[in-house]
Amino acid sequence: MTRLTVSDLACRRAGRLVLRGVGFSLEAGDALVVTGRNGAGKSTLLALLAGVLRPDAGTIAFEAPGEATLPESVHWLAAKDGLKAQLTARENLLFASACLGGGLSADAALARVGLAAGADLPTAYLSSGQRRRLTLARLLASRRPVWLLDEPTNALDSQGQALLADLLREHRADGGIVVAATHLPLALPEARELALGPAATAERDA
Ligand SMILES: Nc1ncnc2c1ncn2[C@@H]1O[C@H](COP(=O)(O)OP(=O)(O)OP(=O)(O)O)[C@@H](O)[C@H]1O
Repeated sequence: MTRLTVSDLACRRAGRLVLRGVGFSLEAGDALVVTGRNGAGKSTLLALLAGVLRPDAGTIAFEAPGEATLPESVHWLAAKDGLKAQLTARENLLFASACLGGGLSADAALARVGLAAGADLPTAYLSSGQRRRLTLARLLASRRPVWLLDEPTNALDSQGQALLADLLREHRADGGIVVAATHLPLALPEARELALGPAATAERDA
């Protein structure tokens, strides 16, 4: 069974308490929508789950079949998309597969997100919505059970948002977990919500 359990997490950034007392538990097929105003700590929480930041307090526990750790099991679609502008769309996916482990073939992933015709274009030539679709293709080209998504609807047209909803549904049906930070409504049926508050303000008031 895949299970992600976060307990009483706290994190300071530049000496300021950004997160405090954050906890949740997710199992295979679950989704969590993380909301909160600008600066509330949504991206910080995703970075903690991705293992690139360390919490100042609390624990992050991950259980999954096999030996993989949480950082080895996440795919983090961060605010910066990390695409290489000089590489083609296909080359970006091949690079991601090599680094993160393979899923769909690059061409199958591009076709799934409606980018087959742009496979050989340098990524610098893609529109912002096409770049976002390419990051969705990257999710498919590197099979990882925990998706950490930062504002995943950014730049997507209505068809792109429907595509995202399909991909999220399929990932969950396949036993995946989704943690998505967003300001906009997301098509994630039966998702739980974590509303992050102003921890630093609360700390000052305490
Ligand atoms: N690299 C950093 N060093 C120091 N402080 C940082 C760093 N990155 C973010 N912060 C601070 O951490 C706080 C939380 O930022 P974070 O990006 O997690 O918020 P967010 O909820 O994702 O915001 P938004 O909705 O604007 O994307 C902010 O006050 C921000 O200034």
